[in-house]
Amino acid sequence: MLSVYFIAGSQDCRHLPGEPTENLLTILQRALEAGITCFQFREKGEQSLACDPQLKRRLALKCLQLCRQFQVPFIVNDDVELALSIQADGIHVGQKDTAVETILRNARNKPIIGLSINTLAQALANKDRQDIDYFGVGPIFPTNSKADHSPVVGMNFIRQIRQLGIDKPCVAIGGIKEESAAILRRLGTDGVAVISAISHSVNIANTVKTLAQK
Ligand SMILES: Cc1ncc(COP(=O)(O)OP(=O)(O)O)c(N)n1
Ligand SMILES: Cc1nc(C(=O)O)sc1CCOP(=O)(O)O
Ligand SMILES: [Mg+2]
Repeated sequence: MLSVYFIAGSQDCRHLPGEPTENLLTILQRALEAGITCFQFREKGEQSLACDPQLKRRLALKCLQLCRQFQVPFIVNDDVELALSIQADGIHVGQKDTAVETILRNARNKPIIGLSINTLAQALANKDRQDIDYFGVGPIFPTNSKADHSPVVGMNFIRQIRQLGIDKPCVAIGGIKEESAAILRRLGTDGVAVISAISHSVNIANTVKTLAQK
């Protein structure tokens, strides 16, 4: 599921002409056809629909429907209420977001849960938690897709996590382009999570194929 993990919201599609929500759906459709293995709906920031919960929900449902057609897991970023109300497959939370315990208390069925990791201490503290399905590890490189990102950790951080014996599934994130995916896999990541590598790609089929290469 983590191999090629695409994350996006309408704010990531504003560089294209036309309606950002329509552009998101077109890009997602192409990414699904190309073989992404997971999608995270991340409608976040000033340029997003975050301030309009109804529009956000409508867009989430359209993305969910597309993911279902391709049998690709649909994960919601941050918004636990939305995720549970539309029966998303999972939720991704950061260190400062809703606690995993709270998600589990409110969920009827156990959702896939992803947790962001930016330090070795965070990885060690959460490595044995059975309720957390994977770690999102980053930012590996500087990124323009997240305004308030944590300090860059670098590629070797993935190797360090594995050298500490942490075997939790990991997806590397932050500034990852086609040329770094295979290196990160060799260092021990199970997959790569990207926004701009796909949302800004001029050839999504080729990009997804390259990101998937071992
Ligand atoms: C797969 C994956 N990894 C990390 C993140 C970042 O989550 P978070 O730190 O909560 O930041 P926001 O994405 O909420 O701005 C992620 N979304 N997905
Ligand atoms: C959403 C997000 N989280 C990060 C983290 O390090 O936790 S980096 C990031 C943005 C990733 O976008 P791009 O692939 O365009 O760099
Ligand atoms: Mg978050």
